Amino acid sequence: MKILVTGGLGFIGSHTVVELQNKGFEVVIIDNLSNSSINVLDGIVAISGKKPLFEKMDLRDKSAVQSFFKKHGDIEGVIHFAASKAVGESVENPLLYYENNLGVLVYILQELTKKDRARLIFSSSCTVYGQADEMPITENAPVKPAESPYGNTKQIGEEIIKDTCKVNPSLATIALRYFNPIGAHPSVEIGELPIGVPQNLVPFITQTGVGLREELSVFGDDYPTEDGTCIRDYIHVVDVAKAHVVALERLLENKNEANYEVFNLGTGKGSSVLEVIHSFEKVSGQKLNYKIANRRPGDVIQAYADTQKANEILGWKAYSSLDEAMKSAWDWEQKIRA
Ligand SMILES: NC(=O)c1ccc[n+]([C@@H]2O[C@H](COP(=O)([O-])OP(=O)(O)OC[C@H]3O[C@@H](n4cnc5c(N)ncnc54)[C@H](O)[C@@H]3O)[C@@H](O)[C@H]2O)c1
Ligand SMILES: O=c1ccn([C@@H]2O[C@H](COP(=O)(O)OP(=O)(O)O[C@H]3O[C@H](CO)[C@H](O)[C@H](O)[C@H]3O)[C@@H](O)[C@H]2O)c(=O)[nH]1
Repeated sequence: MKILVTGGLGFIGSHTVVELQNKGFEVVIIDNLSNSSINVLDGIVAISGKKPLFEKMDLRDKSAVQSFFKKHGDIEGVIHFAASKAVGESVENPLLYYENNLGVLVYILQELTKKDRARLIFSSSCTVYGQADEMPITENAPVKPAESPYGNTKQIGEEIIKDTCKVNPSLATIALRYFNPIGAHPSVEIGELPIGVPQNLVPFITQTGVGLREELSVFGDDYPTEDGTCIRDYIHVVDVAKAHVVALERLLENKNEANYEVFNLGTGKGSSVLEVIHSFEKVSGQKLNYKIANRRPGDVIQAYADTQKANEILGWKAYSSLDEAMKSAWDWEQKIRA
């Protein structure tokens, strides 16, 4: 069964391609390498022993997208990861984000709605909840006004899919709202490859640990949490990847209850920034150089998932602990800097 994975050489996409191939799916990747490297293909082959088909293409090229679907008429499902994801950059260049994250989604949906039967998994984010009023966050929590154009693209992306599904019963979709994916494949053949200075906590920690950055700034220790630092739900990327396979199988087996469904992907456990640092220190056996800095504008105090819906309906749960995820992130960082 042939599955298209857009952004399949990126962080979450590459781990998902491995899980798909392990389950016997035939994978075609589209990626323009704007935030990834062609070498990721070798990592995928090293783990799964299979080379996915790869097309280097910019999905903003509508006619290329049309030709691709014409050529690959036998695609049974699409997992759409390709997007731009830097919150700060989205504030600087909103149109890039609206074009890449929403224009492309429209092109893909236009092709999928031409088919007799089509399935789509969409990468959404817990950012849609903003600062939720209650923890843990269920899928029924209200969507809050977005803090950034990036956040907006995830909300509008969900709306575009929902509206399209209403009038296209042949289209079945699932939006997965990721909390904070971290870590790397335990084989350390693939992992996260941030370009430039990492904006996210875990790659900043591992790059500091390896000596690439001098010091981590902890953005605020005066939040109303136990140790004063923000709380997030850090989930191992392999657990996230496996959820995509399960969600896709649900659609392929027509087990979905509606043609637009939403699931949280998290562990259900919140960890503070200091807890993440301590986990790093434990698994790496070294002290991390960090200082307390000002709060970062736009940060929510806490966000962790209620995972009951994914547990019960998808029959999926996250298995890896924070320490396991941090260990894999650290192993990966050491490998790529060696
Ligand atoms: N990583 C996170 O913390 C996180 C959290 C919530 C949601 N998401 C979403 O999950 C998805 C995947 O995230 P990721 O962390 O793997 O990001 P990533 O940047 O590592 O992967 C995205 C991939 O898409 C490719 N791409 C981007 N624009 C493209 C285009 N126009 N044409 C072809 N390829 C294109 C990039 O080259 C990259 O390989 C994104 O939609 C992101 O917004 C990520
Ligand atoms: O150098 C750093 C980087 C981060 N943090 C803190 O670490 C926590 C996690 O920050 P990340 O940037 O790793 O993750 P966020 O939860 O802020 O953001 C992630 O989740 C968001 C949804 O909430 C969006 O989806 C976004 O794209 C994605 O990166 C936050 O409290 C942040 O203030 C630091 O203290 N120092």
